[in-house]
Amino acid sequence: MNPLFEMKDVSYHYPKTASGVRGISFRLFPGETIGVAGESGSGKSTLVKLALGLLPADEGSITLKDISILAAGRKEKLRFRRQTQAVLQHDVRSFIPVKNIIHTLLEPVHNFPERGRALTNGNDRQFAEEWMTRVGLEPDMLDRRPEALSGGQQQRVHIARALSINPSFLLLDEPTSNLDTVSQAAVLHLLQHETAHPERGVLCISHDLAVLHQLADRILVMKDGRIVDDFYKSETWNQNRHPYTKLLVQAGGWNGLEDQGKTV
Ligand SMILES: Nc1ncnc2c1ncn2[C@@H]1O[C@H](COP(=O)(O)OP(=O)(O)OP(=O)(O)O)[C@@H](O)[C@H]1O
Repeated sequence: MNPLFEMKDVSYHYPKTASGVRGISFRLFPGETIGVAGESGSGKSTLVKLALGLLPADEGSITLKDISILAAGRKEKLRFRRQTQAVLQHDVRSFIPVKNIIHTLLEPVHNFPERGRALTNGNDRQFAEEWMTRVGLEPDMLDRRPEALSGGQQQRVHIARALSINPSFLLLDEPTSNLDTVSQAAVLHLLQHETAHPERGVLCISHDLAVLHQLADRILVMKDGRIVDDFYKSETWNQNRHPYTKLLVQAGGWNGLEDQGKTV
């Protein structure tokens, strides 16, 4: 099977700093969810921005199917955007303050009208209401301005918006960071369902191992801009894990290890 998305030897340095990422390589296959863990500043968000083509890599290659993100022209970028959705951390840009929530929610289906019409069956309002309900929001919030929603409610609108267009490639950067415990459980349940799509590849960034344990098949661990560990969740836990992974696990959140009788 060909990978859906691939990064090969990718490096990026923020100008005039020693910060960034180095030597990033991994392949994401259809139906797979890769989780990226790591402490604050380890390079997780930089990796997401590179994957989206929002930062230009200094070296290496980044591909979605047959599209080279670094060499993509206008048409190829459009093809990339048609297949890709992201829920980014603190993503306030996608809300336009003077537009109601329904405008934001329906933006992807309006940006790609042919696909959008097939998904909404021409009934935009009903489609938007269904998505609000799926992410646990009241449909009448569609007629509010973004400022009339809490941070957690806005986060759920972002999630609904990203999923509504049925993307092949989904990027989630701390998707549950603004949510209280009850909402987090509900959104994780929804994401678990949505990430199980056989043709979809998902890259999910989180500092919270419990979130990754629930969503991901495979985990990459980042430290100081590099991938220092890479393992499948289903792999038997072993002592070969990188010392930093062990530290992360000891810090908590890796549900199930205890059940397996494993120690770190
Ligand atoms: N615009 C920028 N200019 C310069 N350095 C940056 C910039 N953005 C991030 N960095 C640096 O690059 C490194 C990686 O940052 P990044 O935001 O990718 O980390 P992260 O793992 O996502 O952190 P967090 O979990 O806190 O969001 C850090 O050292 C950070 O200070």
